[in-house]
Amino acid sequence: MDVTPTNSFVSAAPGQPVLPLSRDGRRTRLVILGATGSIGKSTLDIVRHHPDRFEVVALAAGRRAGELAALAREFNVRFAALAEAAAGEELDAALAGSGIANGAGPAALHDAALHPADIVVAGIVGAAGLAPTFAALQAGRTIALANKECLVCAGDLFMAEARRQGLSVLPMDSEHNAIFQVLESRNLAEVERVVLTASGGPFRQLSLDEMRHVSPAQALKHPNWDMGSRITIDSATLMNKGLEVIEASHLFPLAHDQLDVLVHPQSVIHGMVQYRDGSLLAQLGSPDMRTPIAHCLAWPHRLDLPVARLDLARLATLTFEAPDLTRFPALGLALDAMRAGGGAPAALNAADEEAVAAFLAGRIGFLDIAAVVADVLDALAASGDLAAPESVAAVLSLDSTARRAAQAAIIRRAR
Ligand SMILES: NC(=O)C1=CN([C@@H]2O[C@H](COP(=O)(O)OP(=O)(O)OC[C@H]3O[C@@H](n4cnc5c(N)ncnc54)[C@H](OP(=O)(O)O)[C@@H]3O)[C@@H](O)[C@H]2O)C=CC1
Ligand SMILES: CC(=O)[C@@H](O)[C@H](O)COP(=O)(O)O
Ligand SMILES: [Mn+2]
Repeated sequence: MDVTPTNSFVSAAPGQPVLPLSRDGRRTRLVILGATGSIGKSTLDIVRHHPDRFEVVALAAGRRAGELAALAREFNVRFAALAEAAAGEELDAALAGSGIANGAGPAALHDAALHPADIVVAGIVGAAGLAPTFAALQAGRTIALANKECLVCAGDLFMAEARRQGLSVLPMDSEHNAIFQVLESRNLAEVERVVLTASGGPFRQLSLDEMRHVSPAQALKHPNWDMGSRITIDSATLMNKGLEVIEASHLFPLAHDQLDVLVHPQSVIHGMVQYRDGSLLAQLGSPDMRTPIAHCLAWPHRLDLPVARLDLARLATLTFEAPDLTRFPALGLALDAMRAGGGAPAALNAADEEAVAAFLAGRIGFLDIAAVVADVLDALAASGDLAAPESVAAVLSLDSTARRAAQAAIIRRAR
């Protein structure tokens, strides 16, 4: 009987667990990319609870110098970087007298990603996270992956590099982490399907007509999770779940029709695995990202964590619905892009990033987000631009092409 796990992040490193304390008694060294964001702050909160086990060696963010400098000082890191070159002076001034080395611009971000460490937490939002995270992987780092765009845009390249190096890609995204927890040391050949749950977002019960007029403020009110603005809007359109199915297709190499989405408004069950004998195994927990993040940081061990415990008697009812692709066309677009493969998922993501920003800026309506993405995929398919990118540079070039097409579509649809 073959009991070898076939998903690469499990099989890549048998006997090489990521220990909370290394064998020589060192603390686990962390680099956190996206330190000032929702994932970054939750990660740092875990370090606050376990300063004896983790050492933060480098932090990186986009442009918020003051916030980054405060975190760099609190955790006494060795290096702090901003992606935005123009914010470099402000960062340097904010760190004056601290002795913390710092820099700004793409090269500094790259240096942060490659700072010697045991785990790199990939918490940058969007395709901007791909280059530094991929560089860290190439440099041999274990990646704790929240940035789903790495796999959506470059999943084949990313997982091939992880396999080539025998490295772990630890899934932090709550649904994938749930499935990872349920799958651990099991054989994917025994799996019938995996299920990603979706909250359904704030507009789960609205008609298409009602959704036409929703505001950014309404869309930013996620029913269960406190997250950055892009992923929160993606949750409202269900694009987030579409991106997550694509992400799952790379983490858990199953057939596309073995990847299911189930709307579960309470966000208590995060992911499930249906085995061939009929058993359905689930991971449950409060909607608090510190649990999946801690699972990745300590894997294959567990950390003490003061997150709210589920009180199932008080909750009493968990409910489930099939997703409605008519009212939430973004999910269908993402599933189509996954099936089409090649450059379609990267173009889908780039178009969605642009459309979400335009919606938040009040330039287009909520329903225009999916419409812009559809416009871009149609245009790039017609121009023959959706061939599979063969390098990260080619992915980023396609990303730029898709963003230009999205801007044209946004202008056509602008209010
Ligand atoms: N939040 C959550 O609970 C979950 C998030 N994820 C995924 O994790 C990732 C991060 O999400 P989230 O934390 O919510 O996002 P946030 O918007 O809260 O934070 C984004 C972080 O990325 C930084 N950043 C933005 N642009 C750049 C750039 N060009 N280069 C470098 N850094 C940049 C920001 O820096 P600055 O502050 O300076 O702008 C900030 O630190 C996303 O891929 C998301 O899908 C997955 C599951 C759950
Ligand atoms: C916390 C997390 O992993 C998010 O991706 C979350 O699942 C988003 O909520 P939705 O289920 O509404 O997309
Ligand atoms: Mn998720």
